[in-house]
Amino acid sequence: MTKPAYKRVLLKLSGEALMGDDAYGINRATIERMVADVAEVAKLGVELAIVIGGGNIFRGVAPGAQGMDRATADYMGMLATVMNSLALADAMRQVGITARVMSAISIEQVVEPYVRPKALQYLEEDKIVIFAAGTGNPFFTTDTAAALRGSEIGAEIVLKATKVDGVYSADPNKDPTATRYSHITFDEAITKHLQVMDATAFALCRDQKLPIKVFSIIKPGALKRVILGEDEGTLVHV
Ligand SMILES: Nc1ncnc2c1ncn2[C@@H]1O[C@H](COP(=O)(O)OP(=O)(O)O)[C@@H](O)[C@H]1O
Ligand SMILES: O=c1ccn([C@@H]2O[C@H](COP(=O)(O)OP(=O)(O)O)[C@@H](O)[C@H]2O)c(=O)[nH]1
Repeated sequence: MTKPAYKRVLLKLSGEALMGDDAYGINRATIERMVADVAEVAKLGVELAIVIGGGNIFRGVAPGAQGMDRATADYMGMLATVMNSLALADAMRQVGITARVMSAISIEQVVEPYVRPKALQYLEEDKIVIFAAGTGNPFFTTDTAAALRGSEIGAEIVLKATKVDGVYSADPNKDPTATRYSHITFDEAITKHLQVMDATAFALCRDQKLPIKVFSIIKPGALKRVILGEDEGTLVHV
């Protein structure tokens, strides 16, 4: 049997990728495909915690939030991640996976609050934990939430599943001459201002010596290859 390279991982799923080819919201086929990928790696016995973004619904810095108080807009963004988390947990339930959503902001009628020992208990019971509402603070991102929760739960690595297949020398969606790194240090990524993740997330992972793997959420089988420790995406390391 193929053995996973990690015992416990923090998977960051792009909120924006949930739209699929739609202009907004949650595309059914896309979420089902993401869940199928997650189900495949959960079967390998790896403990999975997930942070999902909210960019498919609302982003604090989006044009739609122009003129708004930034903190208010960011709280709306965090609520968007709660919606995505509920949708993800429900899509998991439909295929027989047990997931628990824990929110960083208090919204108790909807989801249970984030309590670290409880999250650790769920992981030990092989339940998938979905961390909703980012860090619970405005001016942060769900990438930073992934770095924070990843550190808190003692994950061996943060896996950032996004629309590009790794870290490039420049934004590959804007610069066709950009080249992909197979690995890069945190300091290099920060000093070169590579925008694939925000500097806060990079700095936190660097200080905690928590590596990050950036890989494609679109490419079939990429998550499994990453979990099996195969050559896929870009490793960001100390
Ligand atoms: N140096 C870079 N390497 C790779 N992607 C980059 C880089 N600079 C900017 N990007 C952009 O960052 C995006 C991923 O970040 P983000 O928009 O936060 O996605 P997510 O929705 O996964 O959080 C990519 O789709 C890509 O267009
Ligand atoms: O700790 C956090 C996490 C998220 N957000 C808000 O939630 C939005 C959605 O998250 P993000 O942009 O990280 O999602 P993704 O890029 O994965 O779609 C952000 O733009 C912020 O407005 C926030 O304020 N604090």
